[in-house]
Amino acid sequence: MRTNFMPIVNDTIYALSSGGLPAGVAVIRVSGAAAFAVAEAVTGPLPAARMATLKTIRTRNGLTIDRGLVLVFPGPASFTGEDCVEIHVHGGKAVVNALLDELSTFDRCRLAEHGEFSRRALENGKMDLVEVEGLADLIAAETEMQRRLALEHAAGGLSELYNAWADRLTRSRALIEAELDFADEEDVPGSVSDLVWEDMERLRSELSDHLAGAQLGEIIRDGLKVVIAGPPNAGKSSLMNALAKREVAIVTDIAGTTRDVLHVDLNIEGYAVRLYDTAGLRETEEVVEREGIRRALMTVADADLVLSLAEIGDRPQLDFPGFSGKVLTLGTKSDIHAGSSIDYDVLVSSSSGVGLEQLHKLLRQDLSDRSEALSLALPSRLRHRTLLGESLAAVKAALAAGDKGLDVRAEYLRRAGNSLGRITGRVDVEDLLDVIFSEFCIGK
Ligand SMILES: Nc1nc2c(ncn2[C@@H]2O[C@H](COP(=O)(O)OP(=O)(O)OP(=O)(O)O)[C@@H](O)[C@H]2O)c(=O)[nH]1
Ligand SMILES: [K+]
Ligand SMILES: [Mg+2]
Repeated sequence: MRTNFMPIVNDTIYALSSGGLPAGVAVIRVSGAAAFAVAEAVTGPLPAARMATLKTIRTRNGLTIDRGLVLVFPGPASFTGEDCVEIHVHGGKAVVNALLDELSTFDRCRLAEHGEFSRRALENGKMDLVEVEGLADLIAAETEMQRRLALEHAAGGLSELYNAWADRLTRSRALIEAELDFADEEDVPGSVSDLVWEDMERLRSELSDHLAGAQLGEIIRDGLKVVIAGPPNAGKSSLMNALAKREVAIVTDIAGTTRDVLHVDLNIEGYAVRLYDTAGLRETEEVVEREGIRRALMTVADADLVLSLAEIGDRPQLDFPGFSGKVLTLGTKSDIHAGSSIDYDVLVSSSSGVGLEQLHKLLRQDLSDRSEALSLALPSRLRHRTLLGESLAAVKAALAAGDKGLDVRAEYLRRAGNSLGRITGRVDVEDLLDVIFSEFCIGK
């Protein structure tokens, strides 16, 4: 794959690929045409491929930097597809800096850019775009479900599906084109075309089922957006603090305390949940508070789930402008109120903690309702969803264009395949690469 990255692709790159320092061990990765020569200059004769070997690591002036393991991966059987070397040294800042400094003195050898190792892996055909994204997600994963989804993508589960669909589209087009070529002849079996359209009808429904999982994929990857809303002093900020188990938001008895939208990330049985606290909703002329309320309503409109709070005895708001999802009603401050005639989904007290466990259960229930038939071959990014939507639209157009001639219908199928190819990077994606790789850390 050619990209605007080509001019410097011949450089040998290096970076600290392990985490923050100090640490027990630091892994420095070197990749590129000169990787072996550079490594040999600092470690002496290189060990056999993939055999960890203890070496003294020196500057070219003969000063010892450290002793550590050296591992050699000849391309193409390496992460990047190029010759790669890993040098494992003690994870001290001065040790690592000394080695990186030494590496920087070699000709055409430089520190890697963000995600440059992965970008080379992509360019050398070691991974496709979905796998690269999966790898970025795997590194960022904080919850068990994020990890499982990312691993599915990184391991090629999703790519396999998209490639199989793209191949079906290509085969169908080939059959249609063959039929076009022989259209003048007498005995063309009309049934070939029928078979194609039957299969495309199946593909349409598979694509549409798959696309229906995109919301769940995005929820798993980005977290379920749960927004706490309600009138001033309902106890919204107190609830967020209680669920976060720390004092994130300011709590006072003054109505209108919260103005900005705040959030915390929770891990609910392996699912990421992003919980938002918002300004109390009421009519007001106060400029700052009005802005807070405007932001609160925008956040609600974008929610996956709203927790509508009201102090026990008050009616919780059930409808919010621009929001059509699920609302859970919470009666608050149960420690100072006896029962009430109003029904709430759950009664809570942020001061005593009563009801928080039940709220937890309701959130867990909501997540499992969303993930009923959970296969993790789910699209997880807006980019996937958009391109799948395009592909589906093109298949639908092909199916609906029965009166328009086979060449028009074949063209729709070509577009459908192209959209799938853009997801995996089979088809021109240069414009996407910078965005995707900027998410990576250096050394990956
Ligand atoms: N007794 C009792 N008091 C509570 C509870 N939760 C909140 N409060 C009190 O209610 C008052 C308002 O709480 P906040 O959490 O600031 O309410 P809020 O909904 O965030 O208010 P605004 O940000 O102004 O909209 C504070 O004095 C809290 O101490 C509770 O569970 N029990
Ligand atoms: K308050
Ligand atoms: Mg508040």
